[in-house]
Amino acid sequence: MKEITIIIAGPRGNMGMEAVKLTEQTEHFKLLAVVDTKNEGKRLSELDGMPNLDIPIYTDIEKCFTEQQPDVLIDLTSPESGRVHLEAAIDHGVRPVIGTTGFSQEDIERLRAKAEDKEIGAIIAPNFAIGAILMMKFAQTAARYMPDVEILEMHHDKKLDAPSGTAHKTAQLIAEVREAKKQGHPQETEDLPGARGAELDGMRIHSIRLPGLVAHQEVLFGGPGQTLTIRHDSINRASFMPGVRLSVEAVLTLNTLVYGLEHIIE
Ligand SMILES: NC(=O)C1=CN([C@@H]2O[C@H](COP(=O)(O)OP(=O)(O)OC[C@H]3O[C@@H](n4cnc5c(N)ncnc54)[C@H](OP(=O)(O)O)[C@@H]3O)[C@@H](O)[C@H]2O)C=CC1
Ligand SMILES: O=C(O)C1=N[C@H](C(=O)O)C[C@H](O)C1
Repeated sequence: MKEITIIIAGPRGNMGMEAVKLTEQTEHFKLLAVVDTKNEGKRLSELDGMPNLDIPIYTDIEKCFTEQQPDVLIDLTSPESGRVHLEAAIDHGVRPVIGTTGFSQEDIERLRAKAEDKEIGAIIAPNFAIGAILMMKFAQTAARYMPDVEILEMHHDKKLDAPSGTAHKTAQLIAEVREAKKQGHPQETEDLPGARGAELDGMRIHSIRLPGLVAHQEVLFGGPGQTLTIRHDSINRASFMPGVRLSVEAVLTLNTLVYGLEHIIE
């Protein structure tokens, strides 16, 4: 297989560390450098817990792309940084694979227009786990028949964004097939603000944050005399890596921005 050269942004994070391991374990992946918030000028091998790789650490993505010409950028940082990194990658002809969540629909449309203008492939994947993609697909199918639905997403308490990118994407996929309807009692009230969760197209999304959790989601459907629960659990971050690998390979074949791996795993 042809070698794919890669830069990872966010290498010290939970996901970034797994992604660094993935590049080490995948024969045709070559990690050229990383982008971190600190450690400018150091080598990756000097950081605790990192593999013995003599590659540079940059804190400035522009400098990184001036000195390095990778095929792909993997971004696992924060929405603010992810936006900047994605745009910089496209400007430099580098194909971005963005796992970072928290992008708005406006961000996605703007970034898609930019990718199309430059005729370059890009992927924003709110969830790389195959089971989570299936959960979203199954939920979209179920919503055709059971339009009353609530989404419950549960994550570790270090998570910055709420609702999760996965919950947001699930609601969007359901909204594509479900006639918009306001759920619950027409006269329901919230005696404590937020008690009914966030609302998207009449659906409710509830976000739980607890130590001990990794990434979990239930999509609950209700109909007369019955309920249906579709649940996915990521019990560790290795669950996301086959999807990261697939995305790095797939992004090379695209000439637009794809939002969601359900468009890649048909
Ligand atoms: N798509 C998917 O399947 C998954 C997506 N995610 C998403 O990935 C993102 C990261 O998650 P996670 O690894 O758990 O988070 P962590 O907080 O563990 O890691 C984020 C890392 O990004 C670094 N960082 C922030 N800004 C920059 C920047 N400008 N340049 C370089 N590095 C930067 C942080 O550095 P510092 O600590 O110094 O700020 C930190 O090391 C989140 O948005 C999360 O929602 C998570 C799991 C799965
Ligand atoms: O922050 C996380 O951990 C995760 N973030 C993604 C999201 O927001 O959906 C994917 C997964 O749920 C883990």
